[in-house]
Amino acid sequence: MSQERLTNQDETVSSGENSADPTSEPLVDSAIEVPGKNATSTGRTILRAQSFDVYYDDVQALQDVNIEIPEKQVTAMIGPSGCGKSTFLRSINRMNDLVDAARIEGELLFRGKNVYDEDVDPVALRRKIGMVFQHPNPFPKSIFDNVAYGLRVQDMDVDEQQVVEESLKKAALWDEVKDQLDKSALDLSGGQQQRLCIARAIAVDPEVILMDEPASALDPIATSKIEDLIDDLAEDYTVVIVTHNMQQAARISDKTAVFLTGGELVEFDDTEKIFENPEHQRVEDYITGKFG
Ligand SMILES: Nc1ncnc2c1ncn2[C@@H]1O[C@H](COP(=O)(O)OP(=O)(O)OP(=O)(O)O)[C@@H](O)[C@H]1O
Repeated sequence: MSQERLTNQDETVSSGENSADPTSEPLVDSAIEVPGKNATSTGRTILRAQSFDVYYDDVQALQDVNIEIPEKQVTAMIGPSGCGKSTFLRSINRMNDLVDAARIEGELLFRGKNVYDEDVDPVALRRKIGMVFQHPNPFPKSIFDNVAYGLRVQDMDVDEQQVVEESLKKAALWDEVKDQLDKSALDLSGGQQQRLCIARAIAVDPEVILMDEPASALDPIATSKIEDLIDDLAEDYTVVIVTHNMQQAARISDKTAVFLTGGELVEFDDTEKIFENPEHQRVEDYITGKFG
């Protein structure tokens, strides 16, 4: 088993000595070869779903999902409305715990550890697997306090100034806000607010960033900045993104998962393969706009 421990005792997510350097963490998942576009790709699996089902009361939203998501790559989830993309994304860091009706079966492994094991603390898990939502949701606080928020809540022993600056730089926002860190985050544009939310997610040192249609509420220029940013983020993080925009998935992702009606993961492969030569007729029909 992995030495990773997501315990509810101390809200830490690793056994300690190797937490600072994810590449040194032992993996139980077998390596997979990923010839994706990112030079930083490690070829390792970081997230794995095995026979994973989600129900909302009696309605099955995901059925028998099996997938291996590669580390430090961008994986896109596409499919028609209601096919379970967001449900799968929210299952990865247990956001669905907040939905009373939700129930899961099967396993969802993060570095070989089932995130649904009893000893996993969801708060600690969400520090390692952060999330960015469709609509930017900064807190009504200053830019600085937004980015520092997670550090304070988690009582992280770090240099706040340094982490805030680094996070804003990684989120491609530093140059625009460095002289106004005390300004309210609510005064930023929508695109800036979304990059601020990405900086807030980065600040607590995650390994995975989940994004649920992060650009769908933004104009084309702001969308383009987010897309460029996602590409950069994959140098340091694993990104899993739900998008309704197939061109966006094709532009930014290394791997694409196609979910179809009924919560079935029909095909998962290199993005190029999915868009140019999918195995399944149903996927081709969806990609070419014949349905969905
Ligand atoms: N909180 C909930 N309670 C009950 N049913 C839900 C809940 N959230 C989602 N569902 C149902 O689960 C199924 C999958 O929904 P989900 O939002 O995951 O799909 P999606 O592919 O992300 O859709 P969209 O593209 O429209 O956002 C749908 O039938 C939806 O109605």
